[in-house]
Amino acid sequence: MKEYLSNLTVFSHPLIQHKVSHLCDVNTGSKEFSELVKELAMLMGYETLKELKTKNVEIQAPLQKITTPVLAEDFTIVPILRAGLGMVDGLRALSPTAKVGHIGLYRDEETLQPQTYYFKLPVDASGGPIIVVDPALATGGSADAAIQFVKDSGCSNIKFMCIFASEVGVKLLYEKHPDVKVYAANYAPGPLNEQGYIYTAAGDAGDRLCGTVSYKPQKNG
Ligand SMILES: O=P(O)(O)OC[C@H]1O[C@H](OP(=O)(O)OP(=O)(O)O)[C@H](O)[C@@H]1O
Ligand SMILES: O=c1cc[nH]c(=O)[nH]1
Ligand SMILES: [Mg+2]
Repeated sequence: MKEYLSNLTVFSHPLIQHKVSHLCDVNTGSKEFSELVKELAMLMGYETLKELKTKNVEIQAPLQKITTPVLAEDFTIVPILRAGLGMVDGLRALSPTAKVGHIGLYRDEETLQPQTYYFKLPVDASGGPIIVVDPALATGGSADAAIQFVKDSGCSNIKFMCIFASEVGVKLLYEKHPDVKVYAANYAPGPLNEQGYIYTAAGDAGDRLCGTVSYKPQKNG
């Protein structure tokens, strides 16, 4: 196995695969696209967060007192704008006390380099895991820059969760951030297209979420 794949978890659950297929369909409109992204974030988040620490507390149950686990730490969700915003509510549904930071980045269409326009983390973000989220990991430039911002602000327990992960992006993140585990719903081996898009994925996730572009159905694939 290629070493850089050792940091990657791809969720093979049929519900996740089904929703990914609908995301990829050019006929899926903006509202449904955004619902699918939210649902996928929740389903993936459940597994991604399985190492959250718990502590035992005593509570009064109807029949007797019991000692039972509750969360000992919360997590911080850090979406990469714009598209990552679509994943926030799905994760917040898992823990209403999760905090949210923001990283404003867009990929320059010519150079494919990330351009930063905003960065804000909650002051106490370093207390629990940070999940940086974005539907697409293509060249990996945006995720690399976002993770570096989070590290530079003093956080170390970082995970990256995306829906579509390319081989190029997974390799880059492994080289730049070997400590960061990557969780994805779909993995695309091989190169990107000339514009840096994942051939088999959903096109520009941010545009499809925001309804800022329309994809015409292709007649012959
Ligand atoms: O791995 P990379 O090659 O950096 O590409 C992935 C980035 O591109 C997309 O965002 P985009 O720049 O289109 O911004 P948007 O979310 O505002 O549309 C996507 O949501 C990622 O942030
Ligand atoms: O495949 C890609 C590449 C960049 N941005 C996306 O949303 N998808
Ligand atoms: Mg975009």
